[in-house]
Amino acid sequence: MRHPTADRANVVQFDNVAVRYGYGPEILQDVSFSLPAGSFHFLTGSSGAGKSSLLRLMYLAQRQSRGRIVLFGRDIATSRRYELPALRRRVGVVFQDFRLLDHLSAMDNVALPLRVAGASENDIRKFVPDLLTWVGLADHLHAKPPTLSGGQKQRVAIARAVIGRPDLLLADEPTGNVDDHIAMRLMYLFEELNKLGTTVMVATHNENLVSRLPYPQLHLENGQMRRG
Ligand SMILES: Nc1ncnc2c1ncn2[C@@H]1O[C@H](COP(=O)(O)OP(=O)(O)OP(=O)(O)O)[C@@H](O)[C@H]1O
Repeated sequence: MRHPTADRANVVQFDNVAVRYGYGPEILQDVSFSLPAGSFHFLTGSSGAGKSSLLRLMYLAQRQSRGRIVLFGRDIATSRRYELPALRRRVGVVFQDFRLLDHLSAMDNVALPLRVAGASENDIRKFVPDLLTWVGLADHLHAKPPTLSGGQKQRVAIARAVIGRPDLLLADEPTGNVDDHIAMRLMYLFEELNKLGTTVMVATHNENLVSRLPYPQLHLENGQMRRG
């Protein structure tokens, strides 16, 4: 899934980006930052500061109201509509509300990105159980999401986001439902992925994580971004 342009320059670039919902006020204003290829950043800010909105811009679920967003070297606003799904497939997302498919087992949820990418069933049987075991779900491979706890669902969601080794991983409060020990283990997974070249951004309120790991912080406050 690795793409040559992901190894160069910035994977994400925002120039004076603003977001508003409907006719409401701008909840993000003049946000400018870049994520160099292979970087790891935390995104912090109080509840309602706009972290999820910023991530949504990056996985193309939300349009900016002004400013320029360049993703994998492509200006989103001037890209053709048919070009966007290919960009989106290069982004792994851990959603705050998980968004698992309830009728599929943990295994099949995690296998989804591999199936979409055309992986063989052999590879799926080889890699998916290993990853689910690594995140502590060896006993729940065949469980469906409604039978899992919040923390277990979160780990399935994380496994699904990382299994295809995306060029960019965006995680929205990925440790909100697990204890500190599991949180550090999940962060280790993100670090391993980052070492393989994935650019990572983790939005979190967890100050313990932010202070224990040596990554720069982008902080949202009053609709503006500053470096921590
Ligand atoms: N779909 C929407 N329609 C209208 N307003 C929205 C919508 N989504 C978010 N907002 C508003 O935008 C602001 C930022 O919300 P957002 O979810 O991005 O913040 P956040 O920093 O991720 O918060 P949290 O940490 O609580 O998840 C909030 O004031 C929120 O009410």
